[in-house]
Amino acid sequence: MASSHSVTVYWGSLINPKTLTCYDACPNSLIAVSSVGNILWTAHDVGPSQLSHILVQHGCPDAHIVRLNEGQFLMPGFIDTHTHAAQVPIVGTGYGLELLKWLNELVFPCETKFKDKEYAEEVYPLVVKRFIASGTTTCCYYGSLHLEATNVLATAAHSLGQRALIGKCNMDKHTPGDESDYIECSAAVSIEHTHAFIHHVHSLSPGPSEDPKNPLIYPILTPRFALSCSDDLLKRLQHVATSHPHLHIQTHISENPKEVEEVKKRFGCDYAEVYNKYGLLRHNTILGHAVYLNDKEIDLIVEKKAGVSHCPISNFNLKSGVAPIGKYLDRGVKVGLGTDVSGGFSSSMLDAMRDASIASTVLALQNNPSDAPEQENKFANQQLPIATLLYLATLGGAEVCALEHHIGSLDRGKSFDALIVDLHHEAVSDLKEMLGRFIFAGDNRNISAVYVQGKLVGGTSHCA
Ligand SMILES: Nc1nc2[nH]cnc2c(=O)[nH]1
Ligand SMILES: [Zn+2]
Repeated sequence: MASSHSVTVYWGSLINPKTLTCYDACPNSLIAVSSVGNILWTAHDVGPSQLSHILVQHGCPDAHIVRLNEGQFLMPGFIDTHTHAAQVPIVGTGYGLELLKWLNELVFPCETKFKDKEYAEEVYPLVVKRFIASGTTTCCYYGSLHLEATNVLATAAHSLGQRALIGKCNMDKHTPGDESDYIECSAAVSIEHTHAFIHHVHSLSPGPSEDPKNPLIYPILTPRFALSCSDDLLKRLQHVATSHPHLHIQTHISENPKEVEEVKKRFGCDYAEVYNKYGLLRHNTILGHAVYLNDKEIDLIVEKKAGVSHCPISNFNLKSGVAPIGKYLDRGVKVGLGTDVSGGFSSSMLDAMRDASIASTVLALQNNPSDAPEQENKFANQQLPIATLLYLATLGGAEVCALEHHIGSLDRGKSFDALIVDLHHEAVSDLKEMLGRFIFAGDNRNISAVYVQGKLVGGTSHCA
């Protein structure tokens, strides 16, 4: 048992996701957190008269108590399953462009600047702080193709205390229409730098958990997308993936009709099949976007237990399309949310939740009455309920990252990756209504504390 004074007990309202359709909303909960940031036990419906008895029962009468105020609640931190740290400098620009033109005209020139390590040292700590301030406790970042700069990103996330999956882009082939020199000089160098990056991440300490099995920073294999990888590179990536079964993988899939057409032209098969052929579809693969998957691809993704990162802000902004997320959920695909900066113009998962709601509403409005939901068709062409939006932003994201045993909800045995949300004077008496208010009308100012592995790393109450 942890020594009594090393335990912190949070006491107040709790929002905790359970399933795609259900979450707990408990007004008087206790969450006990160990000195290394793990949740030791929880209790619910605890009134002031019962507190000391419960603490004694759990062997920690002197625990440090953090009492939440009225208008505040605890919830798990957000898990952003897809975003680009190297594109924050152009966030909000490029309105009106579509994917391939946007990549060539804006994104590649922006990422090229990370060739300069000093530039990376200036930009990346600000990027990580920006995502932490949005309540993102775990973030899946794409860096640029540069080894040194991506090392800087990993070090920044580690020292600022954010949990992160970080990848150096693998890309040795021009995308259609691109003639810049923003590609790696060979497949061999791309892989050599990938190994060096993985080594750098493994040289960082595990962080507050002190447990190498529950580290703060994970390396993630990051073939940018099929079109920017030569066949040789894809084969070498397959070799890396096969020899490291625990290594996460992230990439883009079926985001834009022209991109899908180019993939078909080059590889002669479905997009998902390209990744499967090279051993890149598995339980710890994160597939960004997935707007245009066909039924065969959906089956393949379910079979391989890969996850989809739904990026609705970006899918609207780049006019990519509306991903049929309800249909994927009905078919058993694991789904999380991604901000996809700078395809998306916001680093806030609250915005991703709102746009996920709008995307589902668009499909619901177009719904042909003859497609009326059948019993096994719970989500397709329906507006996603609040419980589902919450799940996608937290526990669903954890499943997509294959980290659901550690994060995603505030349950015993998991890491205390949590937010204290403060609605101030806008609080209402019903906790479920408070959650709705936060999702649809809240912003960073309502995020009073951000904890990762028990450590306060951000929020309005945190002085950096
Ligand atoms: N949205 C988005 N799609 C991509 N496909 C390949 N690279 C990118 C990128 O940086 N952003
Ligand atoms: Zn992306």
